[in-house]
Amino acid sequence: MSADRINLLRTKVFDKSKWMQLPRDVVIGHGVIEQLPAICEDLDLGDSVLIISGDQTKDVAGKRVEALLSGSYDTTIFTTSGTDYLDTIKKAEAASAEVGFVIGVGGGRVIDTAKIASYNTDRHFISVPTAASHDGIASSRASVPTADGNVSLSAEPPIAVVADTEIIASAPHRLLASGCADIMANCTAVLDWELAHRLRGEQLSEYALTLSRMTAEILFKNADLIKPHSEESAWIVTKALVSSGVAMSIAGSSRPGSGGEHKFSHALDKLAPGKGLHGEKCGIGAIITMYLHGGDWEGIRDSLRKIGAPTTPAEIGIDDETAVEALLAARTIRPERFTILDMGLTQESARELVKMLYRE
Ligand SMILES: NC(=O)C1=CN([C@@H]2O[C@H](COP(=O)(O)OP(=O)(O)OC[C@H]3O[C@@H](n4cnc5c(N)ncnc54)[C@H](OP(=O)(O)O)[C@@H]3O)[C@@H](O)[C@H]2O)C=CC1
Ligand SMILES: O=C(CO)COP(=O)(O)O
Ligand SMILES: [Zn+2]
Repeated sequence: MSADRINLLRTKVFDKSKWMQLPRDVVIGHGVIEQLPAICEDLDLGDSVLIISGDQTKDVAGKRVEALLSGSYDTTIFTTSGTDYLDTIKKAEAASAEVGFVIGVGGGRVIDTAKIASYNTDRHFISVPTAASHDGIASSRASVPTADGNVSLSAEPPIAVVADTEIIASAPHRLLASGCADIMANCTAVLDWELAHRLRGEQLSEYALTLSRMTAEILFKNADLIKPHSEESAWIVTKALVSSGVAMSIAGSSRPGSGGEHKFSHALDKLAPGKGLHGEKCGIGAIITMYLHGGDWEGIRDSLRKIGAPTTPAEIGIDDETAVEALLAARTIRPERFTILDMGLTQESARELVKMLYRE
């Protein structure tokens, strides 16, 4: 049989394809921000760079990045001030179109802004997290609130991640604890994914699912080691965040790291804007969704407590009735993403759950 004929048969039998975009360089450790010039030179991305940073993170690291690169590149700093997130993204996009590449220096919002701006202008993007507060630092997804609810968007995966544990360990501990909660919530996200697979035939990626679950398990095992302002803690959590981001990139969606607990968190973004950090809300949500899955919800609650993350809505200034409303509204956010919260929760049962599981 000719090679052409064999190839034809192969195409007929197996016509699946997948494009996974993963970071090329991941540099984590003490003082690694100083290596940015060498990393940029090695990647050869152009002569001009847009540094996207936040109001606070500009002083924490954004200006340092500019100082490190200004000798070799035309540098511009873009600050993500203001409350209109979508408008900020649009402005960042316009600035990104003027440069060779983009660096995001900050927390989750800054990194997502840089990721979206670079994706829409076809620029490479380097992720420089100043806090280990979310698992978007290495992923190819961005999570954006809109008037119709939160959306998960395809975005530019970082070509490099440069995570300086000295900077990350100096950030307020609340941010690190929130990042831990975001990862611990993977254990319920994957249960929701399996549920959707069994009930709805949703496609599973065994690799993405296993990596996501394993990352959460490692963090549960090491919860005792997570201490405020410790570089070892920053190291453990940052590696977990990268691993969780890679799981999402393998899946090509945020499914491995986002289930009902995330939909609860996104509902709270709308119902109680400005209250609590992303990961904190996901951790609180995971207590309820794990209870509904029949799993070890007390284990999640106790691990969150150990690392200093909140375990009740009250701790982030949210009253019980709003939490009940968020549990019910969760199913209206990305309704195509089936989770345990779609399995017949009522106002009465939501009230009971909130009363029973969120006791101080
Ligand atoms: N793409 C993805 O897959 C994911 C995306 N996300 C998204 O990320 C966002 C949440 O990220 P999160 O980091 O919790 O929140 P923010 O990005 O809103 O950051 C919270 C605050 O922490 C500040 N901050 C960050 N680093 C430091 C530091 N070293 N020292 C002092 N202050 C610091 C920020 O300052 P500044 O004012 O400078 O910004 C900001 O005021 C949400 O928008 C969420 O949707 C979350 C998970 C995954
Ligand atoms: O936060 C995320 C993973 O931790 C991304 O999730 P969403 O797709 O729900 O925004
Ligand atoms: Zn998350």
